Amino acid sequence: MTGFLASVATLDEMALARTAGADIVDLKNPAEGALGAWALDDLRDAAALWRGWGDGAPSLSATIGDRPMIPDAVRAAAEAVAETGAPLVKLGVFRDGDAGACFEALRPLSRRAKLIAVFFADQGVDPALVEHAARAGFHGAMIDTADKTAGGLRSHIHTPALGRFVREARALGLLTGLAGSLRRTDVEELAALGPDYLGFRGALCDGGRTGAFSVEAARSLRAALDAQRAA
Ligand SMILES: O=C[C@H](O)COP(=O)(O)O
Repeated sequence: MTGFLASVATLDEMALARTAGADIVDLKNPAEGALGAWALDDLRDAAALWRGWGDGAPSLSATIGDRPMIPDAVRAAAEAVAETGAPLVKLGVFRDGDAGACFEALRPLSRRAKLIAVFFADQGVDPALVEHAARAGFHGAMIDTADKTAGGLRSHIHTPALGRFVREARALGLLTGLAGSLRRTDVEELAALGPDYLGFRGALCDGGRTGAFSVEAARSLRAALDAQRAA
């Protein structure tokens, strides 16, 4: 059963995503890149709101920002986000720098926070790095796109290769996700690959990913995912 990750830019959008039935509410500032980060004070407010939702609430993830792969900087940013109370912390595996060294630097944090390595379809996904993330204690791995102007997930990686990623990451014990300018029309084929969740931002907004969150669009994606579950 494939879940629904909805990226949100404000506390109001967070509540709308919950209303629309998101399984993971993903705190992200789309105006600052693929994994643009919320300010730490705002993350604390969001984590407090989320705790108040209680049992049965969607899960909560937060991004650390688009950062070069410098181990100390990535570790410090991930620790700061984890300390705000967001249970899932997403960090990008960018092509620059040493991703493996970053994973090692994050090993201690992976014991107290659920870290998600976000690989980028338009920068290449190295299976050895997926395996390294699992060995370093990461909770999950997903594929997204870094450059939101250069095509969606499926223009960079064919469906069979996405299926291979899902199977191999799951075999390593990782939670798996797919994203990257996905639309409602992508849901059937991608959900059939069995990822734990599909992630959306642009498709949830009026006027592109930095536009206003549309609860109707989010409900429509929720319905599309539910239809897959029922099939
Ligand atoms: O984590 C998922 C992303 O926020 C997806 O954003 P996008 O649909 O605009 O590519």
